[in-house]
Amino acid sequence: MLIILSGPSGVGKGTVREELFKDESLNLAYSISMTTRKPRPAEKDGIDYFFVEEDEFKKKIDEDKLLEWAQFVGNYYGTPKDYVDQLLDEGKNVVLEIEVQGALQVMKKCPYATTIFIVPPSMEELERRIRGRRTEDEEIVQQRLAKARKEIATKGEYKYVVENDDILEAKDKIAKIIREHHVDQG
Ligand SMILES: Nc1nc2c(ncn2[C@@H]2O[C@H](COP(=O)(O)OP(=O)(O)O)[C@@H](O)[C@H]2O)c(=O)[nH]1
Ligand SMILES: Nc1ncnc2c1ncn2[C@@H]1O[C@H](COP(=O)(O)OP(=O)(O)O)[C@@H](O)[C@H]1O
Repeated sequence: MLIILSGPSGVGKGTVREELFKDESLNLAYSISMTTRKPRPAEKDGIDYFFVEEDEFKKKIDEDKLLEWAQFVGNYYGTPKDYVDQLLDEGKNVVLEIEVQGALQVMKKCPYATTIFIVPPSMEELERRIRGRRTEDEEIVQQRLAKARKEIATKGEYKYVVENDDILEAKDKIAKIIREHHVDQG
């Protein structure tokens, strides 16, 4: 089963996901995306993302190897199709942590997907988190915050909206959604 996790940059998607993956009973697998963004200091190729150059990314688009793809603040991001299919064949609940344009593409192709949008308690808190992470320079932070406002405006497209105020509470809410839709049925 497919689970789409979206939300603005810095809202805590990665942090909440890490908590979710500690719960083995959820039977989750993470779909590793491909991106042209440069790796952050702690990120590893093949774990956080497959980091590629733009020409390689465009080749994947041409070869129809991506389930979805989008441009986000100057970089390309996409979901390799084969890997997702392999994980689904293994019976996993596959988590796509992707932005809104990509999520809309997957919703069309897979209307049964469980779609979750994570919102911050406030825009001020979102700004604190994105700055606190210290991974982007000022210009990019500004662009990501502007993007965040537009993204939050699309939250109605998702089946569930979960606020990430307390990390563990957000994790519990999402785990409950997944359990109700996937684990208990199967
Ligand atoms: N459409 C799409 N978006 C992705 C993919 N992988 C990551 N993203 C999204 O791209 C945006 C930027 O990701 P990133 O640069 O890692 O920043 P972060 O979300 O602040 O950690 C986030 O909204 C991610 O969820 C993908 O394969 N496809
Ligand atoms: N509930 C929370 N309360 C306070 N800080 C949080 C919370 N969730 C995440 N953070 C912090 O916010 C920053 C951005 O989180 P991250 O998981 O990288 O976001 P995303 O993956 O959505 O871009 C990180 O420094 C993280 O530790």
